[in-house]
Amino acid sequence: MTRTATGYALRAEGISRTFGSGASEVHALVDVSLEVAPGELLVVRGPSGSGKTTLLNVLGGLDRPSSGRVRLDEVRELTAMPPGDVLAARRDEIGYVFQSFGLVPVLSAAENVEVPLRLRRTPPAERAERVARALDLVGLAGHADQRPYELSGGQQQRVGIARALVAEPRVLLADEPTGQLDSGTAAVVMELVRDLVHTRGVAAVVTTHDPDLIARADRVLTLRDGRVAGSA
Ligand SMILES: Nc1ncnc2c1ncn2[C@@H]1O[C@H](COP(=O)(O)OP(=O)(O)OP(=O)(O)O)[C@@H](O)[C@H]1O
Repeated sequence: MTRTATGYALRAEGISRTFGSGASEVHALVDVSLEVAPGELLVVRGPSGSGKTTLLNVLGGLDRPSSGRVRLDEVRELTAMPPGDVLAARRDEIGYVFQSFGLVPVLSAAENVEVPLRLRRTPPAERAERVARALDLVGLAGHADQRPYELSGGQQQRVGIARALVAEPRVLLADEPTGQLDSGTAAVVMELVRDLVHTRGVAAVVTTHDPDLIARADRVLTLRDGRVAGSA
């Protein structure tokens, strides 16, 4: 993975997101700025309702901010792109890991991992090779044909991580990826995320309440009531 000339893989500049209006107005994010570099694991922590999910949605182009910008590099501003280009950027440059794994129950582990490659119309032979490599990377080479219900929670999340990384995105976004795992399994999954981020040069933004996960971050950003309350 090459470093961009600008040094960041994703940058948020003064992001605010307001839901509703009048008496029911909610300021979910207020003037949030951050930057994440290739090969860096940024953990966003904060109490429930502090804006973590809203921030990830905005960073990943699933939601548009009320004001502020998200940049992929000096030239490309995600928040200024037409919807078709946002979709393409999400497909080609951003991998997602979900708290509840988000696997398709009727598909095997390999078929789940293959989904982003099908969306990108990767040729079948290359798909098979990349899927095998991604499963190997997360330690599930022997589980390719198993369905999600035949796997433990930790294994399911490792499938989720393989799926997020199989298309070699520049950016990995994960919303409470260990939220449904016991603490031992969470630590294993987190260590895997950290290793992959560092070895593959992916820029990762991960939200969590989990102290174990926070301890493994390169940098921590704390949100409180939608504002950056601190970074370390
Ligand atoms: N679509 C929406 N419409 C109205 N309010 C919303 C919407 N999405 C989020 N909010 C509000 O924005 C605030 C931030 O929510 P968000 O889900 O981003 O917090 P969070 O830190 O991810 O919380 P949790 O840790 O519980 O997932 C909350 O007050 C929430 O109720």
